[in-house]
Parts: sequence; C-alpha cells; structure tokens
Amino acid sequence: MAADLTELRRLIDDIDDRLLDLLAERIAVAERVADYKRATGIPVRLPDRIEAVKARCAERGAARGLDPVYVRDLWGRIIEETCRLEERLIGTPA
Ligand SMILES: O=C(O)C(=O)C[C@]1(C(=O)O)C=C[C@@H](O)C=C1
Repeated sequence: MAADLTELRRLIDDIDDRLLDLLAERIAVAERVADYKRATGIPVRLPDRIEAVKARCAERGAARGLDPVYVRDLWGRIIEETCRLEERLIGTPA
C-alpha cells in the first residue's frame, strides 16, 4: 500500500523546516546587504536586479517542473519582504 498520510505529512513538515531555515539564512544575508547599501547609498529597490532574480528562479524552477508563474509570485513575496527588512534597517520608509 502507499505510504500512510501521517508519514507523508512528516515529510512535508521536514521540508517546511528546511525551507524556513533557508528563508532565515536569506534574510541574514539581506541584513549584510542592508549594511552595504547604507554605507554606499545604493537604493534598496533595484527593479533590474529584482527582475533578474525572478527570471533566474522561474527558469531554474521550470527545469525542476515548477510553474514559472508560481515561482515568480513566490519570489515576488520573498523579495518584497527582503526590501521591507532592508528599508527598516537602513531607516527609510517601508
Ligand atoms: O540584490 C540586492 O541588492 C538585494 O538587496 C537583494 C534583493 C533580493 O531579495 O533578492 C532585494 C532587493 C533588491 O532590490 C534586489 C534583490
């Protein structure tokens, strides 16, 4: 018989924990980016870079069978949160 639902949910929970670790790791790097941007005056929101990150992830996600629209939306949310954090750390309005 197929694996039981409890076991499958345990696998999903484990994956969610890894995703959360990676999101926290990404945010920690963004804190360092904010320090760099504060010191150099580089703006938080860089539309060309944001588009490049989304396009790269959509392409790499598609190679793994993920819907590019889903990946773009998800990264839009991830990047927006990163921008909010950087703006808060740098001291400009969110
Ligand atoms: O690459 C940067 O400059 C970042 O601050 C990181 C990041 C991202 O989350 O990927 C966030 C804001 C930028 O405008 C572009 C990209």
